[in-house]
Order: sequence, then structure tokens, then C-alpha cells
Amino acid sequence: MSANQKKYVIGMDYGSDSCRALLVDTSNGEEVATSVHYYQRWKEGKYCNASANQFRQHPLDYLEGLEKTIKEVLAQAPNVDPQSVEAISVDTTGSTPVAVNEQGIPLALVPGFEENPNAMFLLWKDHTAVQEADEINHLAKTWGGVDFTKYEGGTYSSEWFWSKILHVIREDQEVAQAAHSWLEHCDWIPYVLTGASTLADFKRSRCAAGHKAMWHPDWNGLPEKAFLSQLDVRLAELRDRLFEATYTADDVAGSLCPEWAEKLGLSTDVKIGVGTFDAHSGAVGGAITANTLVKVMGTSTCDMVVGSYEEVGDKCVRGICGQVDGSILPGMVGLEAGQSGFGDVLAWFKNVLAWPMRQSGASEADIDAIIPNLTAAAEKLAVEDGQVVALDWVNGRRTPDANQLLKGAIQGLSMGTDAPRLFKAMVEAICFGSKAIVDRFESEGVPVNAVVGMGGVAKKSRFVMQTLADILNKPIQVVTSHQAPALGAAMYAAVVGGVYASVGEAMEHMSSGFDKVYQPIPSNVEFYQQQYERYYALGQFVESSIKTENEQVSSVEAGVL
Ligand SMILES: Nc1ncnc2c1ncn2[C@@H]1O[C@H](COP(=O)(O)OP(=O)(O)O)[C@@H](O)[C@H]1O
Ligand SMILES: O=C(CO)[C@H](O)[C@H](O)COP(=O)(O)O
Repeated sequence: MSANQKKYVIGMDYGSDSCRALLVDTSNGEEVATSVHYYQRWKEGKYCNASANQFRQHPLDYLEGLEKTIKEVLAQAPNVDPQSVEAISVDTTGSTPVAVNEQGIPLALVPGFEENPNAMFLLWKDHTAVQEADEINHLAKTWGGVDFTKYEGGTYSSEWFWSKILHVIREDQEVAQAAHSWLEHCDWIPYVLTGASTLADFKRSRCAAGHKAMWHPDWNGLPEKAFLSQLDVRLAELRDRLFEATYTADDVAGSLCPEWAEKLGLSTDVKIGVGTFDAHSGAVGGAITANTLVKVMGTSTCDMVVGSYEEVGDKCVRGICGQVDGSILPGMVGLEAGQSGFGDVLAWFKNVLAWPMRQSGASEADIDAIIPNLTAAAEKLAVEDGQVVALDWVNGRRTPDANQLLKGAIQGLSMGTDAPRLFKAMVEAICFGSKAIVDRFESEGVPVNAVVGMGGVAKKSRFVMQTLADILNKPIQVVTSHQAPALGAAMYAAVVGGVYASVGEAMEHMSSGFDKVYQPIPSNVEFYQQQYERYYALGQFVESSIKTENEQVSSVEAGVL
């Protein structure tokens, strides 16, 4: 078949720091061209305040990336006729919502709001809404009606839709008044590409709504107004301007609008898919099957599983980030869990060590060598060299049982504790955090029969991956593609563009396969089973002390103490 008879699709993946476009041959999943764009304003640290956990992204960062990367992949593949590009599907981080006006335009693109962080996207890891999440949780358990958190693991997070909206509308009256509605990032990009101008009939993502906005068919969509009004009457009013129906990512959101068709050099026949989240799309890119845990391992992790309706049924899996019909594969229940920090925990340790190095004028190359050097030294230590135990909660805990107030801890330091031993303990901590998630799935009746890894850490660190296999006591297969979420988006696009009838069929033809398997080493498994007990006990101790501290603070604030 000549290049011109083939059918192509574009998978567009928006990560935390950058976005990428992937041009894919639908016949075999070949990644024909790829282009990455780092968000300019984000790179400059604009609109963020890490010490206040405020992470905002400007819509222009996303639009610039969209245009640049898609044009670049087309330019890199002159043999591909743009007419043979059938569809574009998009995945993004989430929950990453933005306030929009009546036309669905993010407020930061409306005169007067250009520099206002509250008028921008609140990135998934923005934790400014911890207090609002607490309120939502408290109300859900006490208001006397249905517990709307029940399909979201029973705990609503500060990373999610309603917590963030509540926080912004309380903090910023101008944004609150100008916000007609709110859109997730994964909905806004298809909205732009299809040239939509009315929100009411736009197809919103099932994945985003179900995992982050407490949308569920049992209560006809979003939480009822009686519940929302007890949080803030404006939330109840907003409900009328949000959505009722939701759509899975194999569905068509519309066709490429003339303005973007011209900008990108594509035809208006190109279909645009309903948006989804990066982790869910990554699971599809990793060719997920029933009871396989797909771990997207980067700065954070997202741990994805699909189960049949018979297996998951009405069961509510406690402490995870939700279970949603069709959020990964249409026809199955998608379950999401994850860690707020994974590679980020190692990056934190690197940054601690880098501080004095930078003061003495060390180069960025020296600093980049910290993790590889520590890895080489830690790999040489005996696995049983395990005096130090650490917790992985430096960025809070996402699952099991979301609690963003938790902090990291290190126990067992002695004069003999050097940097490689601390690094080894950090690596073990992030892997123990993964085990806590697997244990929770299994104890809740969702068996994990296989593990698939993808993302930066899975590709870069043999040491982390072997430790993970030993701690989970399960083999881990690593996905060949370096761009699994974008590949997953391309697979959805192949269905949206009518090339395949189902996501399953697209995965069959377009999967990149696996290029490595890590097998657990029995003697290490045994050691780590004991060491996990120490991790667990340290976690219990830290969690109870933080709880006591917070109770004391609340009592002081309430004038009790
Ligand atoms: N050699 C390494 N060993 C372990 N972790 C690494 C290594 N190199 C980079 N990392 C971690 O990988 C993470 C970045 O992962 P990546 O998947 O590229 O990013 P993202 O999560 O933003 O998509 C960083 O947190 C970094 O600390
Ligand atoms: O929670 C999510 C999806 O449900 C986030 O999108 C995800 O954790 C972002 O990760 P990354 O920075 O690796 O793109």
C-alpha cells in the first residue's frame, strides 16, 4: 500500500510541562512523526506559586502548542497526504478546569482577565482547594442524601473539578461573576478544534466528568442542586450551565472547523474525537486488558485498571480516584488510582542535593547527573541494606484514600546513612506506595493479574523498575512506545475516523508491544515483604500525628483551646 492510500490519525497529548502531536499510520501503529512543545509561560514559572501549591496554565500555552506541533508533524512527513489524515483525538491532564464565558472562551482570553491566574486553567496538581475538598467530603457524608463521592473512592480531592471551582469563586468575585460555565482542558481543545460556540450541546468527556466531577447515571449526572447549594448557592446555579450527558472517547465531537483546517493545512473532513485524560489514553496506548494494572510512571503515577460490569458491578472500590463506565475502554468499567509523587519524589531529593552545588557554581549537566550517579551507587548496595525507611508523600497522597495534607518522612537515619542509601530508601518508598494501591484493588475484589509500565521513569530507570517488580512481587512489562498517551489518543482517533469499529480493534492493530520485562527476584521479594511492614507502620504514625496537629489547629481557630 502506498503512503497515500494509507490512513493516518493524529494523537495530541497534553502533559504537565509540554504537549506533543503524534502522526500515526492506522494500519500498524507506526509513529510516523512526532513534535513536542514546552509551554512557554509555564516554563518561565508564570502564574504559579509552588509554596502555596498554586499551579495555573495560560490557554495560549495550549493553543501555541496545538498549532506548532500539528504543523510540525505534517511537515516532517511530506509523503503523507494531509487528505489522508482521518481524525485527531486529544488527551490532557486532569482535573484541569477553566472558567469560560458564554461562548466557551477561557476568561484569560477575555480582555481584563489576561493576567489573572484564577481566569486560567487550574492544573491537576494545584492544591489550593484543600479546604474546599474537606467541605465537600464532610457534606457528602453528613447531609443525609446520597454520598456523591461513592464512585470516586469515597474521598473527593482538592485536585478535582468542584473543589477548584468552589475555591476560585470564593476567592475571586470578578471571575465568579464573569464565569458562565467551566470546561475541562480535555473538553476545551476539541471545542476549539471543532469551532464550537455554544456550550449546551457540546459533547463533554465521560472520563473527566465521571472521575473528577461526581457525574454518575445513578443520580442522573452531576450531584443534585440541593447538595451543591449547601456548599455555595452559585454552584447549584452553575449546574444548569454545565452538562447532563457525557460521551466516551471513541465518539465524534465534530469536524475540524474551517479556521483550524486552514491554520493546520488539513481538511474540514477531519473528525475530532471527544477528549479524555492522559492516563486513560496511556492505558489504551499500553493495550490495556481486563485486570492488568497499567502504571503511567512520570512525575506522578496514574494506575489504571479495567474490569467487566459483572466483576465490578455495584461494588464501590474504596479510596481510589474513581470507577467510571467507559472511561478507558467503552463497555468496561475504568478504575483509576495513582500517586501524587513518583519521579517527583526523586526530583525533590535531587533538588535538595543540588542546592549547595548550585551555590558553588555547579553546571546543569552536573545536576542532571545526580539521579544517574545515585542510581549507579544504590544499585551496588545489598537489597537488605535497609535501615532507612521513607514515605513517598512529599506531594500528599492521592491513593489509597486521598489526603493532600500528608507529608513525607524518613526514619532510621544514622551516621552511616549516605546519599545512595537515602536514595535507595526514596526509590523503595515510591514502590511501596504503588504496592499500597495494588493491595487496595485486590482487597476490594479487583484482582491485578499483570502489570504494565510506561512513562519517563519506566523507560529511564532499570533500578526503579526492578525494585517495583520485587516489591509488587509481579512481573512488569514496559511498553515500547515512548509516547503511549499520544499513541492511545491516536487509537481513539482511528475509531473516531471510522478506520476501526472499536478501541479493542484499534489496540490490536496499532499497539507498539513491550520491549522489556522485569521479573521479581524471590530473595528480594521476601525482604521487601518485611520492609513494607515498616513503611506501613511509619505511614500510620505520620498520618495520625498530622491528624492530631490539624485537629489542634482547628480547635484553636474555633476558640476551643
Ligand atoms: N534516571 C532516572 N531515574 C529515576 N527517575 C528519573 C530518572 N530520570 C528522570 N526521572 C524522573 O522522571 C520524572 C519525569 O518523568 P516524565 O514521564 O518524563 O514526565 P511527566 O510526568 O511530566 O510526563 C521526573 O520526576 C524525574 O525525577
Ligand atoms: O490525574 C491525572 C489524570 O487522571 C493527571 O492528568 C496526571 O497525573 C498528570 O500526569 P503527568 O504530569 O504525568 O502528565
